[in-house]
Amino acid sequence: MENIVEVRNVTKRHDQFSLNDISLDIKKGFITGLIGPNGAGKTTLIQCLMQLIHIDDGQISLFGKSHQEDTVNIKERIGFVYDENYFYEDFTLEHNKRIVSMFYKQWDDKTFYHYLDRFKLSKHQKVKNLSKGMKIKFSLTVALSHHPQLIIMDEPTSGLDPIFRRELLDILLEIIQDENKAIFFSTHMVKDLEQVADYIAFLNEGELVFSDEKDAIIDRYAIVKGHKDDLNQLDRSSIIGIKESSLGFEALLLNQSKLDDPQFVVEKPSLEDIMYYTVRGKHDDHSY
Ligand SMILES: Nc1ncnc2c1ncn2[C@@H]1O[C@H](COP(=O)(O)OP(=O)(O)OP(=O)(O)O)[C@@H](O)[C@H]1O
Repeated sequence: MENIVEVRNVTKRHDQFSLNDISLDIKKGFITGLIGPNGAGKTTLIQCLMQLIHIDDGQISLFGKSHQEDTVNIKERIGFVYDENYFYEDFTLEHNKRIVSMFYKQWDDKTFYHYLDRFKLSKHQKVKNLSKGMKIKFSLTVALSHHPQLIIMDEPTSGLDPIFRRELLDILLEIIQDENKAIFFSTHMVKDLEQVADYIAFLNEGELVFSDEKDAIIDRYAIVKGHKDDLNQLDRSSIIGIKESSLGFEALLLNQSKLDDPQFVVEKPSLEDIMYYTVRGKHDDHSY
C-alpha cells in the first residue's frame, strides 16, 4: 500500500504549544481522518503539511518529495480546503475562478461549473456575500476543479448544515473510488468521520495518540459498565478513562480476554467514546 504522505518525527513549537514528534502516513486509495479536541494541534499539523508554517524538526514527504525539493508540483497536486477564506472578497466567484485557475495546469472548467451547480452557487455572487457554509462549498469547488490527487481539508464540515454534510461525505466516497487519490481531513464530526474514514489519526495536546486503521483501533478498546463494587476487579493499568457515579461506572479499557466476566457489560466503543475517555483520563472521577 503506497503512502502519498509520510510524516516522520515532526515537531513544531509555538510559544505555549508544541506538536511533538509526530509520525503518520496518508495512504493512497483511502480516507484518513484527523481528530482531537480543541487546541490539540490539528490545524498546526495541516499547516505543516501545506508548508504554511515551517517545522522545527523531522521530515514531511508528499508524493515522495519534500516541499524544499518540489513545492510547486506538490501544491498543484493537492486540493486544499481551509477554514480561512483565501479568495478575493469583492470579486465574484467567476472572477475568483479566473485568477485561481491560472495556477493549475490541470484546471477543468467543466468540473468547476458542475460543482457550482451541484452546490447551488451562482458564479455572479461576490465572495463577501456568501454565507460561511457557501464559502466552504466554493472552496471545495475550487479544490476539486484541478483534479487533485490528494485532498486536504481542515474542518470542512464546520458551518455546514446536516444535509450538505451528508452530501459532502457522499462526494468524498465518490472521489475515493479512484484509488490513485487520497483524502485527509480534520473534523469534530467524529460520527460523520466514522462512516467514511478508513484510517484515523488522533491528536491530543500535541501528541499523536494513534494513527491506524479504523477497525483495528475500535477492536483495541472496549467500553465496560458495571457496579462500583466490582471496579477493583478490573486491571487498573488497562483503564484509559472512567466515569463513576454513586452506584456504577463506565470505563474505556484496552481490550482483553478477562472482560468476559458476567458482572460487566462489555460494548464496542465508538470513535467518540475513544476520544472522550482518552481526553478525560482516569484521574478525573466526575459523577454523572
Ligand atoms: N501562530 C501561532 N502562534 C502561537 N500559538 C499558536 C499559533 N497557532 C496555533 N497556536 C496554538 O497551538 C495550539 C494548537 O492549535 P491548533 O489550531 O493547531 O489546534 P486544533 O486542534 O486545530 O484546534 P481546534 O479544534 O480548536 O481548531 C493552540 O494552543 C493554539 O493557541
